Amino acid sequence: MTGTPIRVGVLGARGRMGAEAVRAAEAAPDMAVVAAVDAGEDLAALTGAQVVVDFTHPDAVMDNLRFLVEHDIHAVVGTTGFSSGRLAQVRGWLKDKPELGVLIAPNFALGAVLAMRFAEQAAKFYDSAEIIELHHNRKADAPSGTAAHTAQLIGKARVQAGITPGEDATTSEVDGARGAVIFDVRVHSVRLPGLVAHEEILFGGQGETLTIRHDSMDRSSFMPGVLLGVRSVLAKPGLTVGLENVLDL
Ligand SMILES: NC(=O)C1=CN([C@@H]2O[C@H](COP(=O)(O)OP(=O)(O)OC[C@H]3O[C@@H](n4cnc5c(N)ncnc54)[C@H](O)[C@@H]3O)[C@@H](O)[C@H]2O)C=CC1
Ligand SMILES: O=C(O)C1=N[C@H](C(=O)O)C[C@H](O)C1
Repeated sequence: MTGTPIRVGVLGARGRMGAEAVRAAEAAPDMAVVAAVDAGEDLAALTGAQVVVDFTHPDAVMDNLRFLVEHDIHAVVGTTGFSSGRLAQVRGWLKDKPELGVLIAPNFALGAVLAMRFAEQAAKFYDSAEIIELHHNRKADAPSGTAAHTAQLIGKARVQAGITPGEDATTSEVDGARGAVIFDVRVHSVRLPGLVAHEEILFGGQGETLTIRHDSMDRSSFMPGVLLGVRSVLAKPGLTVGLENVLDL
């Protein structure tokens, strides 16, 4: 490696993803981990970092981000739970920080990002789509951030193509049986031990279906995307949502 390594901090460093991120950044020749912080520890330890990676909890991530922006530290965020209101708040914090970058990605696995892009493309050709996301049973939020983002991409693509959601004759339903509705797309969540992170996007048309499926078998699947995020956020000021915008897909 030539040049000075990127000084990286990790928030949620003792969690499943945070611990993996610490290992990945330590192994990267162009990075040095300068702080690894978990719940209850002083955020001041992060002030020596150029970029901080956050894998914490939807209830904690906004306070963390506000601290990072206030201290001019770039952020790469994998934590889920970002509503449009939360994103607007982050954009507001960044208004007076023209050189600072925040990347929020609901999924850092390359295959998951591609699956979302493919689903966005398919949405122009099918008026019926449903999502099934499957995760380990230690996950706090449902539906997954990835599924919510996928539904949004499908919903927006449909609007752009002038497509209205297809017919659904359900008139009688046990509460929840048809899933949650996000951007007019039904999203179903499965939680089971043994799973890691999986998503199926199903499209139905005349006499055919199309299924796009992605499986993360191991949390290392997210790490190339996390490292790419760390490298790119330094040169990408403002708020970027989704790794697809870094990969230029
Ligand atoms: N974007 C992506 O590719 C991925 C995102 N995730 C998301 O990342 C988040 C974390 O997931 P896991 O690592 O599985 O959870 P986890 O529960 O294993 O780890 C979270 C860690 O954050 C710590 N923490 C909580 N509040 C904190 C605070 N205020 N400051 C510092 N640390 C704090 C906890 O003590 C814990 O060690 C979730 O929102 C999950 O959905 C998970 C996998 C991939
Ligand atoms: O909690 C997880 O594990 C994951 N969370 C993210 C999400 O909610 O989409 C990304 C991935 O699915 C794993």
